[in-house]
Amino acid sequence: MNAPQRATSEEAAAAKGMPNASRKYEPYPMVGLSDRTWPSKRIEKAPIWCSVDLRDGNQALIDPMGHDRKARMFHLLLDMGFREIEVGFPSASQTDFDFARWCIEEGNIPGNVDLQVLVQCRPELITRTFEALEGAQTPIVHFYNSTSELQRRVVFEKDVAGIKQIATDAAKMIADMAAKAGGGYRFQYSPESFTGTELEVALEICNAVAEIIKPTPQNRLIINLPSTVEMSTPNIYADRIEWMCRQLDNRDRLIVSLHPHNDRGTGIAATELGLMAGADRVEGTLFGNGERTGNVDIVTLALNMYTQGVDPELDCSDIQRMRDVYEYSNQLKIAERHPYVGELVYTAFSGSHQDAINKGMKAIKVANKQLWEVPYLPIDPADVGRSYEAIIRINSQSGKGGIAYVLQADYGLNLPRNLQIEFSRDIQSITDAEGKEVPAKRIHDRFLDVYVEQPQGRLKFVDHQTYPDTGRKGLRIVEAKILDGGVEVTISGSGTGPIDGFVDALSRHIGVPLSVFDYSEHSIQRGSNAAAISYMEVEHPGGRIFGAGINTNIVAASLEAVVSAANRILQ
Ligand SMILES: CC(=O)SCCNC(=O)CCNC(=O)[C@H](O)C(C)(C)COP(=O)(O)OP(=O)(O)OC[C@H]1O[C@@H](n2cnc3c(N)ncnc32)[C@H](O)[C@@H]1OP(=O)(O)O
Ligand SMILES: CC(C)C(=O)C(=O)O
Ligand SMILES: [Mg+2]
Repeated sequence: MNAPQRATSEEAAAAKGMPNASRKYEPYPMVGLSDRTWPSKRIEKAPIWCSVDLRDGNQALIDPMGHDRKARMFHLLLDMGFREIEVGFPSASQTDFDFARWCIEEGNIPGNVDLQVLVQCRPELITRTFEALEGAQTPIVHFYNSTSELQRRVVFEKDVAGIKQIATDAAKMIADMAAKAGGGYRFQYSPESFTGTELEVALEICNAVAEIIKPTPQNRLIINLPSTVEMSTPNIYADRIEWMCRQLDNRDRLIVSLHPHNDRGTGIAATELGLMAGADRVEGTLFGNGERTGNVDIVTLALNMYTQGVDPELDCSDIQRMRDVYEYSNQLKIAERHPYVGELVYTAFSGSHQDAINKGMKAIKVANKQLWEVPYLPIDPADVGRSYEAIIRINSQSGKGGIAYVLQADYGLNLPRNLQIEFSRDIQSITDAEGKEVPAKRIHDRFLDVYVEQPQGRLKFVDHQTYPDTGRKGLRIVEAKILDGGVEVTISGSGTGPIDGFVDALSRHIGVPLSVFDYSEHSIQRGSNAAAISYMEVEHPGGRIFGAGINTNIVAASLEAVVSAANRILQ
């Protein structure tokens, strides 16, 4: 009775988990390139950028873009400085056809911008594509067919010669149609699924296409080597690019282009290494929209270059607009942690990060140099139009430095160090109790509540006057009006100055000996209504405690600060 039951549970256990990896998947082949040069290179100039948002990005959307969404993206791409923009696949849909016509007829395309369109190596589609391009200035006809071993076998059921024939037939047709149209065309060929294609096969087909197109150094053929599906570590992609760059015929008549996707999450790395390996051009999309996990993110690539001191030749200074257009046109959301643009990427919650950022920012101000060096911030948020305001946000992971930064940056309050320590305990008890972020305004309100306004405070400063203490040389009498529980009382004391005399008067009134341990003040507003804030660290038999006062009169601000400390002692 028991045996069959045990077998069943063993089967169930065996069915759990992922299938055996080595039986299900094969490692990607290495490239025999022992003298590779790319590892010791660096990216020193921007590549030719081509945006494929309106084509590869668009073909991956739940609801492809209509005219308005395409036009808004197109204008952004022009404003950012793209010189090559793939506007669609005009033979695939009327929307794409009409959009290409609109770009040509009404798009006000600057003279240095070339439109690019994609087409499969199929005669009827090529004919339609040329119709879509009539009247365009130096458009790029981008034709492709898959050359991968797997697709040759299971999709096209053709050998290498057959697949090469698809490409060369299309190349002939395109070259003829362009010549008949009077020239002025540029050409791009993609051995689609290059990453699934044996290098020798990709090379043979690309060379055969180039032989037909007959590129010149003035009108170079773009050979686009896509990682249609990202299948390997980025170093292998780079090896393949270096291998192709070395082997392709007439390299000086070619522009070698990368078109990475991001299936393994290493599209950026693959592109960067591919550029080091000799590529001249990159196709990608803003923030990486595109098939499956997306195309490579051009904005991240550009800003990676920028933060290495290389001009990316793309204007990313208004990243919020770029984000808005991305979200409108693609109807997708940007993740909070997305490089350079995510909601949280210029934010630090943890105390030690906040402290270091705060100190880094101060050091930059003091040094008065342009060079950016702030810990934890690889880019100055202002360079992409983001503000410092969001750099530091407060939750239970934050420390005194963050709270001090927020009060300083947003409200101009420079809390002395001991007050930072004292007040951060108060805020920490709130963040711990609520388990949530505390916004800057609430921190400021809490500061005013605890130290300045003190709605529950027993005492309130009203007014004061001083006159010489005739009995004791060098001392002054201070006579002050205060409210105690709402009742006005006059208190008096004597000291070396108004603060000293007031502390004496108040000590007598509340019956607790007080003395000033430390004191600082600064102005918090400019102009005629300038106010000052005074921070008073007061010693009493139980320890030390802070008070603060804000007043247009600096002496009054200090006396208010003493009252504030006294109220906190009485509490
Ligand atoms: C990797 C990429 O991103 S490539 C770009 C892909 N883009 C898109 O798919 C979006 C736009 N495409 C479309 O709207 C359509 O697929 C079209 C208009 C191009 C073609 O539509 P259809 O003729 O209905 O074919 P379908 O979509 O089923 O595509 C498969 C056919 O194309 C053929 N094909 C696929 N790629 C190529 C190519 N590069 N060259 C020639 N033929 C090709 C296939 O062999 C298959 O042919 P079959 O029907 O004879 O078996
Ligand atoms: C059309 C080609 C270049 C493509 O989008 C890809 O291979 O990913
Ligand atoms: Mg693609």
